[in-house]
Formats: sequence, C-alpha cells, structure tokens
Amino acid sequence: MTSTISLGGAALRVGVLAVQGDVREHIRVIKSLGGEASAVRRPSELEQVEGVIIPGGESTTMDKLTRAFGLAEPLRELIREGFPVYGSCAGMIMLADTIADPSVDLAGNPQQTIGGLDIVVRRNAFGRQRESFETDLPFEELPGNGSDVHAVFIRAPWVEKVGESVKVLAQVEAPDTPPAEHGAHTGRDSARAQPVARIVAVRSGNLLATSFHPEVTGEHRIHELFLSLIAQRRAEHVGAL
Ligand SMILES: NC(=O)CC[C@H](N)C(=O)O
Repeated sequence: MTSTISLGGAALRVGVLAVQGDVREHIRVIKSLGGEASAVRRPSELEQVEGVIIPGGESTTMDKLTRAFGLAEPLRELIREGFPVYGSCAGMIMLADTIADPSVDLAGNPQQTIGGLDIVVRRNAFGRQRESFETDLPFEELPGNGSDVHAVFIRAPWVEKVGESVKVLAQVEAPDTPPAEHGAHTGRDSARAQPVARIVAVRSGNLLATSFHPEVTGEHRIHELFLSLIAQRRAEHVGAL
C-alpha cells in the first residue's frame, strides 16, 4: 500500500518509544503506510522525528525507564508545543494526566506519567474475567469506509473521566463493576452487573490514545489518523515559515 499521507514527497518521520514493550509492530505498520519509522531510546532521537508512538507494555516499567533514559522531560516539553503522540494501552496510561490506581514502589512512590491528556485512566480495568478480549467497535474520525475497528484488549485500561479538551472516539460495553472489585470480580458478579459504555479511545489536539492494540490485527486506520495529525502539523509549520 502506498501512502497518500506525505507532503512535498518527504515521508513523515515517526519515532516509536523503545524502552519497553511492543515496538516492532508499530514500526511495521508505519512503514506499510509509507512513513519512516525508527526506535527512540535517546533524547537526541526525538529531534529526528515529527511524532512519537508510545506502545503497549507495562506502564510501571515504561515510566521508570522513560525517566532513566532522560526521555520523560523532553517529551513533556514537546507535548506542550503540540507535538503529535499516539499512546496504545500502556502508552495511553503514559499520556494520562491522572492514573486512578497507580502502582506504588517499595519506597512508597506512585508511578508517574508523561501526561498531557486531561483524562483519568484505570489500569487493568476490565478485571480478571475479561483480562484479554477482542471485539469490533465503531471509531470516530477514522479515514476510509467507517467500518468497525477490530480491537484487541490486553489487560487494558479504560478512561474513567475526560476533560473538556478531550474528544471520545470509541467506547466498549463492559460489566458495571464497582472499583473495589476491579481485578477480583467473579462470573456471578458480572452476570448481575448491567453493562455500561467504557471509553477506550480519545483525542485531544495532537494527542491520540487507545486502550487497545490496533497494530496486532492488521488494522491500519488508527495509524493513518495519527499520520494525518503529523501531516497537518508539518503543513502548519511550513505555512508559518
Ligand atoms: N497491554 C498493555 O499495554 C497492558 C498495560 C498494563 N496493564 C499496564 O498497566 O501497564
């Protein structure tokens, strides 16, 4: 497939944060769409790219390594300037301003995030019974024919609250489990619970986040949407010169 998302012939340059997690699949999808994709492990590598993907993985580890590699502060600064970032699963947690249930290390310090997205996320929110599942979801703002997205959720977070700047792009029906029972509810509990819609994809300006993993199913439209945010930003910058 050739990309329609390039400007002046130069491919869009996307970095994938490569301190931990599911890096290779994102690089493959961006390349298949005609973009340039590279792993980002050093602050200097951030200067080579026009947008960053924060992949799925384990947000506690990712937080520690992102700070240890000196990437957290430069990323925050870029986000303040409108730099496009897409976070998937643990990446969504890293972009959230607030974690409802952060993990706490032995010294009593809660995990941190890069932030920028005015949302509250809950980690591992779907509980044991639906720890990993797949489903088809309507998803707003996608390029193409508007058909549902096949979404794979792996110990995924959901978004519990969104600020005014945040647009909800997708929701999924899940049993209405009280927070105290997260991770511990039984089949009987969920049979009693009424399903409610949980937010699983959001966008705020150039920040995009999904609870699920589109990169493992051959679904490319979410990456295309992300590339279009980068292309738009490049056009604005060129226009401003
Ligand atoms: N697939 C994922 O990225 C899982 C995220 C993980 N549960 C976390 O809290 O970091």
